[in-house]
Amino acid sequence: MFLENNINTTNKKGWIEVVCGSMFSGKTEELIRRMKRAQFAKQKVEIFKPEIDIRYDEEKVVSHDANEIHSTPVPSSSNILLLANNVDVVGIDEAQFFDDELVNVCNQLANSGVRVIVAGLDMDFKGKPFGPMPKIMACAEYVTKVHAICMKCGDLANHSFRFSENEKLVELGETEAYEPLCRKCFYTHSKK
Ligand SMILES: Nc1ncnc2c1ncn2[C@@H]1O[C@H](COP(=O)(O)OP(=O)(O)O)[C@@H](O)[C@H]1O
Ligand SMILES: Cc1cn([C@H]2C[C@H](O)[C@@H](COP(=O)(O)O)O2)c(=O)[nH]c1=O
Ligand SMILES: [Zn+2]
Repeated sequence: MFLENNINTTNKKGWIEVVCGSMFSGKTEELIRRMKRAQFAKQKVEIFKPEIDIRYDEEKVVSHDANEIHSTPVPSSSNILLLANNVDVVGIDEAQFFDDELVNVCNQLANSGVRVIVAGLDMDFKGKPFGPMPKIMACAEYVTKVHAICMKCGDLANHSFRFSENEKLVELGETEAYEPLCRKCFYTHSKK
């Protein structure tokens, strides 16, 4: 379990944390857990998500288990800088959907003393690095990879298998559209 650093309010020092993994691996739950602990510590928090992700709720980040926290949907990563005034902790969910500018946004926030927590898919349905995630992971102080359970064999899953043959990178969906699989099951089923 990730144990957070103390925020030193007199000598503000920021950093970047990443929570990554496949679908259903608990990224959103972990983001919500860290954000709620920061709220208990009376820190000022703001959570952002890309405007396109309105699967469960337009203004909340909601996990597959229905844990939720207030969030602000934004059209692009540059809006985060404009809206994150005077905050101690910034959370960003579904970061894979943002543009590459998100890397600069996270660095600028961290350099100005903000704790930045980024949650997102590290790989797309083809098993390729997804959007700005690899670059943010490279710049982050802390990277936590979480795992789902493989729906075929019960091992740890790191891939998100898409049922449909749609080749578009972005296709929102849940259990009707995707299942988490381990490496072996993912490549076995991808060949079929
Ligand atoms: N195959 C699976 N492996 C693990 N958790 C699963 C699986 N299928 C559904 N879940 C549920 O998904 C929850 C995680 O949801 P969430 O935090 O929204 O994941 P993520 O943001 O990584 O997609 C788990 O606590 C569990 O209840
Ligand atoms: C693999 C993959 C996923 N998506 C979509 C499907 C979901 O709407 C989100 C991921 O949500 P989660 O909180 O991580 O479960 O992303 C996509 O558009 N393209 C993909 O390749
Ligand atoms: Zn498997």
